[in-house]
Amino acid sequence: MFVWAVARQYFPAHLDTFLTQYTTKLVGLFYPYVEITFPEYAGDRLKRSEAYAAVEAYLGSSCAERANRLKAEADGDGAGLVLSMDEYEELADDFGGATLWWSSHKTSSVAAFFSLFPRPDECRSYCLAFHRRHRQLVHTAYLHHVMKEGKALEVRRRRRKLYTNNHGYDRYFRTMWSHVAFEHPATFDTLAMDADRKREIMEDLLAFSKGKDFYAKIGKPWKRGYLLYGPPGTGKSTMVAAMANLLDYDVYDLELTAVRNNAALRKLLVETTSKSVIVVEDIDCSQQLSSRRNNNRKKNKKKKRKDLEEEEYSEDGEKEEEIGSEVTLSGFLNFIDGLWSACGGERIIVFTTNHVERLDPGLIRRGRMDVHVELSYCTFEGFKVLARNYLGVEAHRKFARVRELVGERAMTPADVAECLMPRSVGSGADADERVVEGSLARLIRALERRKRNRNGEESVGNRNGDICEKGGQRNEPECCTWM
Ligand SMILES: Nc1ncnc2c1ncn2[C@@H]1O[C@H](COP(=O)(O)OP(=O)(O)OP(=O)(O)O)[C@@H](O)[C@H]1O
Ligand SMILES: [Mg+2]
Repeated sequence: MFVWAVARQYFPAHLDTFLTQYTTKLVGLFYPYVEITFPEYAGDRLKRSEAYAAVEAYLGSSCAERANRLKAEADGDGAGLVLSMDEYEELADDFGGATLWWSSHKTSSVAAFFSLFPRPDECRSYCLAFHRRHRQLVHTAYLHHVMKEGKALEVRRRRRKLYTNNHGYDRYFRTMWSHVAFEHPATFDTLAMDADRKREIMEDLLAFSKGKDFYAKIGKPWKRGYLLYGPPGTGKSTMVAAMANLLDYDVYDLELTAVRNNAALRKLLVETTSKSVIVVEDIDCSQQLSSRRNNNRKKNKKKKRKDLEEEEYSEDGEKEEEIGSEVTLSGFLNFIDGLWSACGGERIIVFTTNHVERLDPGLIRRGRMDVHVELSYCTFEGFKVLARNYLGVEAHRKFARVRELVGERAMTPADVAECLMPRSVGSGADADERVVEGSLARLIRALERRKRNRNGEESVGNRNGDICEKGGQRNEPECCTWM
């Protein structure tokens, strides 16, 4: 096969086509079997084929007892293993009185052998072979059965993931996202914020997730933008996790500064799966960096183009990192709501920022960022949520004093939460009461101290409930804990 593949390269194109056509016809006369191939990356190769994934899941379920060589992976909750067919393995399946044969294959691009920078360009596929007389059965029933069963298995085994984009550039169009299991425990229940606003956001998210037909009817891609803004420690990242947990979505944490250019950004977008939250944290910082780099680029445009050509084949991302991001604002706007943004559907795009005023108005206009959510300093209502989470109390005689102080002092939920964190683990009702008393007293002390230190600077509570001023005059620095 290899010799044939190499020899074919030296045939003129029209001769190669001619030979292939007639060989296929000749084989067809004597070979009564039909073959259907399911490549992992079909067509444009930008995105993993859904049909391939469904076949993989389907065969995985039936190969455990029959195949000799299997691959194993941890399953959805990590408690068990998922088996799938190993490469070059074969399996027979019976359906409606017919026997059908599946085989798995892996091919390497011939071009890669002759590259100055050889890299394996592997392409996996499954092949289904069956007798001609079963053609009708396969087309009308079997393929539908495989897709349905396979997709159902995929959903059952699904383990939510937290993705991040890699530095570097893959000229073979392989995935530029790497992932770990998404295990953030935040929910809207544990989020300290105004109850009505919280309900509104939850309703909006749930309506979005059920809105496929509605979005199709109004001619809009099925996606929704959220802008979360507010000072550090007010729960923006926590809310992203709560959103993903509410909707059971994956999270893509997009590091814009690691994206090489607009084309790479587009590829990243196409690689994201539906039912996902794509988040760009601290969007104001990303933009600054990209505009700074764009200015540099203008100065050194010629040199950089040469560098880019040389680095394109780099195996590790390090050199590419030096070149920096060339993502432009218009490229990024295209990412959010250009033609490409509609691929895949059912996606929430979230930007978080501490400085909403620094953002380009075009970036956050309604329609792009549909919902703007301000997360701010802790209110009494927010405090009650945190007291319930951290101390398990709904009411306490010290709450009255907290109510007096908390509204007028700018303390973030992160600071309040830090004060409420129980310092000792005891047992029995007395110990519990002591922990609650201690934590509330610490919070009250911190709030009162904040009154005396009103110089408008942001503050962080330490383990003793005291306040450390960030970047300004600090009290009792030896007891500060920065985490
Ligand atoms: N509104 C909130 N409700 C519950 N916990 C919160 C809230 N805000 C902050 N916290 C607590 O403070 C910690 C820091 O919050 P988070 O990382 O979400 O803040 P942030 O707004 O994203 O900050 P930054 O702007 O620095 O990224 C969280 O781990 C969480 O425990
Ligand atoms: Mg954050």
